[in-house]
Amino acid sequence: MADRPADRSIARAIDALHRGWPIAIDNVELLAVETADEERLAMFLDGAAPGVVISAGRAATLNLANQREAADPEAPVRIAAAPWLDLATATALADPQFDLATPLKGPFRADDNPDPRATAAALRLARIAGLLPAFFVGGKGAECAITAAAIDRYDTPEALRIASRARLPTLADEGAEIVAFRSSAGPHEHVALLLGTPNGEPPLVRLHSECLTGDVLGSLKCDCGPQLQAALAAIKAQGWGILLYLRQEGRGIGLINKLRAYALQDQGFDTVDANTRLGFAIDARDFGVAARMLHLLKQDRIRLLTNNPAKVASLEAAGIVVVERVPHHLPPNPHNARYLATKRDRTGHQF
Ligand SMILES: Nc1nc2c(ncn2[C@@H]2O[C@H](COP(=O)(O)OP(=O)(O)OP(=O)(O)O)[C@@H](O)[C@H]2O)c(=O)[nH]1
Ligand SMILES: [Zn+2]
Repeated sequence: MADRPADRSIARAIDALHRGWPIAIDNVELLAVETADEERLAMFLDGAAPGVVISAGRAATLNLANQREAADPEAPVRIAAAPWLDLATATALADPQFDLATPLKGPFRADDNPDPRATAAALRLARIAGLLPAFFVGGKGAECAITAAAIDRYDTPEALRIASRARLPTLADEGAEIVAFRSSAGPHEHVALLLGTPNGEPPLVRLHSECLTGDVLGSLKCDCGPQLQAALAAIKAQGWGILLYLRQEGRGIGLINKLRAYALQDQGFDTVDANTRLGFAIDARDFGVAARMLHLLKQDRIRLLTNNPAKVASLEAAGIVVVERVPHHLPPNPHNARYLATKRDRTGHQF
């Protein structure tokens, strides 16, 4: 099987996961818990007892992480096969929204995980597919076979190209230009909006991660909508600059998983703990894509509008010189005050 960026195997595997079909990664057969149904699970197991793989963060939430001597504390955890580990039980293992309402039964035992690389790749693929990171293992009948290496190469920034550019009069700047990007390695159509007129100075740049709820629906739970509008105005006021609109909804876990995180926030968990309880990294974004877009726009020296030092570090690691970090803080409202405080206290944002 070819592992080139344009390889279709990962796209096929994502489609299989969405439709509830088993896949194989490096010959380890897996069925996503979220999209499995009784019939597909029975076919997959064919009489065998199921095991379930979950993330280290999810296992810690369920108090299952301490049962194993893992060399790597981030390694996926495999819950030992048991005949009573059925779809409903696995769903409770996978989905934290039921944690408070239905305390887990068990006893669960964390087995030695014989396939740490393949199962870690499976959890990454679940995030890419926007699914809960949890899989049945120990069955057969995979619909498609892929490699962990191919998952690592999925959506690599190097494959991004400029696909189209056009004049786009906007409220912030009637002379703005929009540039759209496309990649043979992934599905996302990232966009740059160029405002004002280049004047020889490094452009003021904003990396904006997609937030459907904040950008479009006027959500007050986050600061994304006001930050987006304020960034456009600030860039224009500076004379010139670029807004990168990155298709990284929910800090990279996708819209549906972000809404699951919101449901957990309704139960009292903050934005950091909600991601961990779901089994994801606190921030799953990779800003290498933004660096690639700036390279393609021939802007390797910038001023960056952000409160997040991780964005600066990530761009610099990818060869962009950030000559200045420009703070981008907006007044809180009663619905996002805790979210903003969590960013300040737990994720290193500088306000
Ligand atoms: N997983 C998750 N994502 C969220 C939540 N609230 C907002 N987001 C996402 O967070 C991203 C917005 O982050 P940004 O404003 O780009 O970046 P930042 O890391 O806060 O840094 P700044 O540049 O300082 O604003 C968007 O993709 C939102 O969808 C949440 O509670 N959970
Ligand atoms: Zn938002």
